[in-house]
Amino acid sequence: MTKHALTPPRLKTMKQQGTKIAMMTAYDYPAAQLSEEAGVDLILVGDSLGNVVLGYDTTVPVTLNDMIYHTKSVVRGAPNTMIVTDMPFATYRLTPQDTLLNAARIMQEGGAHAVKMEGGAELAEEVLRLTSAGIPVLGHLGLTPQSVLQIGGYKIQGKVEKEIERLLSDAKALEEAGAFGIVLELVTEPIAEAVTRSVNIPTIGIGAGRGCDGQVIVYHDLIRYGSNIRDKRFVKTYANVGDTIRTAIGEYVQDVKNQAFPEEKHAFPLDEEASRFISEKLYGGGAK
Ligand SMILES: Nc1nc(=O)c2c([nH]1)NC[C@@H]1CN(c3ccc(C(=O)N[C@@H](CCC(=O)O)C(=O)O)cc3)CN21
Ligand SMILES: CC(C)C(=O)C(=O)O
Ligand SMILES: [Mg+2]
Repeated sequence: MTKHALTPPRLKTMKQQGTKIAMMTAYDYPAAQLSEEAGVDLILVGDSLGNVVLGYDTTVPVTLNDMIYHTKSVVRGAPNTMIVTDMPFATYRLTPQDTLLNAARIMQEGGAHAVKMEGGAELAEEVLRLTSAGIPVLGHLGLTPQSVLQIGGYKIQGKVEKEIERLLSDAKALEEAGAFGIVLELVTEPIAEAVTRSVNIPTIGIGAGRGCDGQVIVYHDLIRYGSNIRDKRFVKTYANVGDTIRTAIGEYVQDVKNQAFPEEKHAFPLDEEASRFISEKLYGGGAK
């Protein structure tokens, strides 16, 4: 069995009991370690790693192999936490068989405990196929960044009647297909709350307000890790490690130039006998 206590049924209980779910993205071993130590309920190996770790403009270039590589390091860092990995662009919405094989690689090679897919009712058949094969699936509605080139920007969802009805019916379809939860991204607060009330599985919001059953946030946003982390309304910044790291590296560079580093305490001395040998051999016995 799993070493982590959190399972899809337990997440449903948390919703029923009103215990909020704290999810965090992580993309590597140290971030996973620190997240587990800090008491995160659930880790998401998000394809946002394309933006914050790999430097792409969108999540579109991220591959299945990228996701598996990062998942492996996260699993090693957080052995006692439930880990969900994003299925990246165009590795699902294929035939249900192909989707199943791709999800299986994330589980078997990567070691994830669940996968996440962006989309609603149109994914119901694939979600059903995965869940009936034992692969827990987390849904993702609202803004779906893998479709940003089609949508034309990172726009707030759930503003007009048609979108609202679609969100509610998509959430229902995902629940019926067996999804264990739904991420709601950039959805107006009242609509995210309405979706949350309309299903029995937990919703995990990002930019979806206070009414969701849990929250997820991108690691690099939370701690401002990187030099181009843009201010986003829905992000609360808890630390500024970008500034801390830049300052530290700058001081190191200056210390090397000024010969302030390394100092005697950073160097390894020789015992006296060997010192005599080397000074005679190299310096003709003159130098000490
Ligand atoms: N660093 C990072 N954080 C994220 O939350 C994130 C990623 N990358 N990459 C993948 C997706 C893309 N996401 C995004 C990207 C941009 C906005 C954005 O520009 N939001 C603005 C204005 C939105 C609007 O008014 O239409 C904001 O102020 O929140 C939001 C979500 C969320 N995900
Ligand atoms: C923003 C979250 C929900 C995500 O999909 C990601 O980090 O890739
Ligand atoms: Mg994602």
